[in-house]
Amino acid sequence: MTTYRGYIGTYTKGESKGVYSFTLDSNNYKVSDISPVAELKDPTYVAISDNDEMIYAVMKEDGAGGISAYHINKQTGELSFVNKAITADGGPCHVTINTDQTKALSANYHSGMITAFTLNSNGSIKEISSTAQHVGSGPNDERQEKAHAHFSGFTPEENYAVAVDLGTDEVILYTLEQGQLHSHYTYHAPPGSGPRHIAFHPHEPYAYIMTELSNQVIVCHYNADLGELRELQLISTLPEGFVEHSQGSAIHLSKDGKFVYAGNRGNDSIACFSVNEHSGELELLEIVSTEGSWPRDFQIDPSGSILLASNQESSTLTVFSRNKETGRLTLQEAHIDVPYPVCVTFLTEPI
Ligand SMILES: O=C1O[C@H](COP(=O)(O)O)[C@@H](O)[C@H](O)[C@H]1O
Repeated sequence: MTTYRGYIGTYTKGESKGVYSFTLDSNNYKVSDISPVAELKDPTYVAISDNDEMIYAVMKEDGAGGISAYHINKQTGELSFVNKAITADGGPCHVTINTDQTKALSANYHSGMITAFTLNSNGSIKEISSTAQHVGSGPNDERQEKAHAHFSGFTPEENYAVAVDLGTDEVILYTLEQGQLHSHYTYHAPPGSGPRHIAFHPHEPYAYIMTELSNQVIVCHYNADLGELRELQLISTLPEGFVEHSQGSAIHLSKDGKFVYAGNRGNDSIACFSVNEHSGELELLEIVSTEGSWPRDFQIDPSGSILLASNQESSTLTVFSRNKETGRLTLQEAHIDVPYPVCVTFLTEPI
């Protein structure tokens, strides 16, 4: 039996207390031991350091917000609070750590601001080193009246910080030297598409942007030398003929780069695509229901054989087995109760 430990970020409305830990038996597709391990307000997104030592959670606090750092006890799953940094603009919606655990980035949907943090060698947050305020708007008056930064991360070689803005239809690449964010390049997505998240191919020069408003994946060529994106393909994540309301959510690739998975909130499904190894372009394989409401995010487990989805509005997790050869998903268990789950993430090593 191979057991992995994972963490769930939640909205602390209803019964939710904050961050939850769980275990996953990857041979039997079984999620167990779900328990609250950090009490804080709305830790919707969490990021684990590559050495599995630290977890960073976005959070809100007295009308403000920022990120909190915790040390992970890998055996028990317990978290010990280390410290926190309060940003100038309230609670962010996304956080990422770089691979050598020296920097963190957060994105704030409500203010449209990206914040860069420096980290100490023991994983504690040293300081806020820089901020970048997005400006602009898009043609969708309700959702794009101003900038709405939704994602912050790093390009694969980590030469650039990358931010995705739903409000301005932009993906912005920043240099981040001596802790300072400087805008380097902006990719303009189709007006009104509302880009939300981005995922890079693990070893080929391709990037996949999930749009929330047009429910599409934008396939781009990523030129790491220049730090630029070039659009190659737009492909819908919804079933043909689906006309009801739906909003794109998260996007992830399999570790081998052969498959892309994208979430649909409203259609409440995961769209599975195969990646053309020569062009990076996508072909739809299938769209599978999560049997839950509003799959805000999902994650492939470290074994690659399970995809776990977090359905925010039904307060459930869904377990799919994943065929590593075909990329296809098979429902194993739905209706695993967790209050308002937003994201799920795993420690890389089994316990
Ligand atoms: O995907 C979404 O994200 C935004 C930002 O999250 P928040 O926790 O900072 O509010 C959210 O407002 C929006 O409802 C949701 O669809």
